[in-house]
Amino acid sequence: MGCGNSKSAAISSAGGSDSVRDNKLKKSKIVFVVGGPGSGKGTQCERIVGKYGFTHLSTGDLLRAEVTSGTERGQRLNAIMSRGELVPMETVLQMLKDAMLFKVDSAKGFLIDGYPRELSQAEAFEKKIAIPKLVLYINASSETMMERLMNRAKTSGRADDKAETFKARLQTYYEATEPVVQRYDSKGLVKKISAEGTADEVFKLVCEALDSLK
Ligand SMILES: Nc1ncnc2c1ncn2[C@H]1C[C@H](O)[C@@H](COP(=O)(O)OP(=O)(O)OP(=O)(O)O)O1
Ligand SMILES: Nc1ncnc2c1ncn2[C@H]1C[C@H](O)[C@@H](COP(=O)(O)O)O1
Ligand SMILES: [Mg+2]
Repeated sequence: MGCGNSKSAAISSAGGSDSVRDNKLKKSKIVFVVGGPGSGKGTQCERIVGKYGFTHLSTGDLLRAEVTSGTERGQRLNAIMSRGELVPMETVLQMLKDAMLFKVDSAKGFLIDGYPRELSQAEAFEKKIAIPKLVLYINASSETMMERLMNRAKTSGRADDKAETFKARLQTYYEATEPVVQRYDSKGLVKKISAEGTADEVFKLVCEALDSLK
């Protein structure tokens, strides 16, 4: 119930008690967008927002905003991300929940990009927020991901877009995140999208998957 900082005050003042807002979140349409580094999650999310009007929340973007704000916590997060490792779940889940609560009144649905990245994150999200309606699995080969990351690194300015980190990020993805896909596949929630084609080709497949969502 804490309103001890300006962010939680802003969330609470947006309407309704904490439990009412938690209930709204529970009922919202949530799509997880999962895939390896550089597979094209952000690219597809941007297009989905344009066509379907969902609210896009990227945990990587939320974390980078914290880094940019220059806090001590941001500096610690930056060091972890620059090594290609995952940041502690408690930090990322709280940031994500705050961002979802902030938008819950206006969101037609949520596209959660980059979360969950490990099984414990999936379990915690389901317990504390909601069960997702769909998991979009953006699937590209490691060669394709590497090539896209190397291209993006020329202009992105991201601290983790450097050759030394790519391998670690891919390894983290295969070890920690692929089990998440298996978990949701066994529940019939996964739509696997081949991300090898052009962004337009991939988007067509994404639309087919989203149109099946009622
Ligand atoms: N289908 C595609 N064909 C060619 N290039 C693509 C395609 N989709 C995305 N890209 C480009 C855009 C970027 O420069 C780069 C990575 O895409 P991006 O959407 O940023 O990946 P991502 O969000 O999955 O990566 P990360 O997990 O590192 O944030 O590849
Ligand atoms: N869900 C997450 N859990 C832990 N760490 C995360 C999460 N989302 C992002 N991060 C960290 C680790 C990633 O390598 C960087 C960049 O994320 P990206 O989705 O590639 O922009 O942030
Ligand atoms: Mg991204």
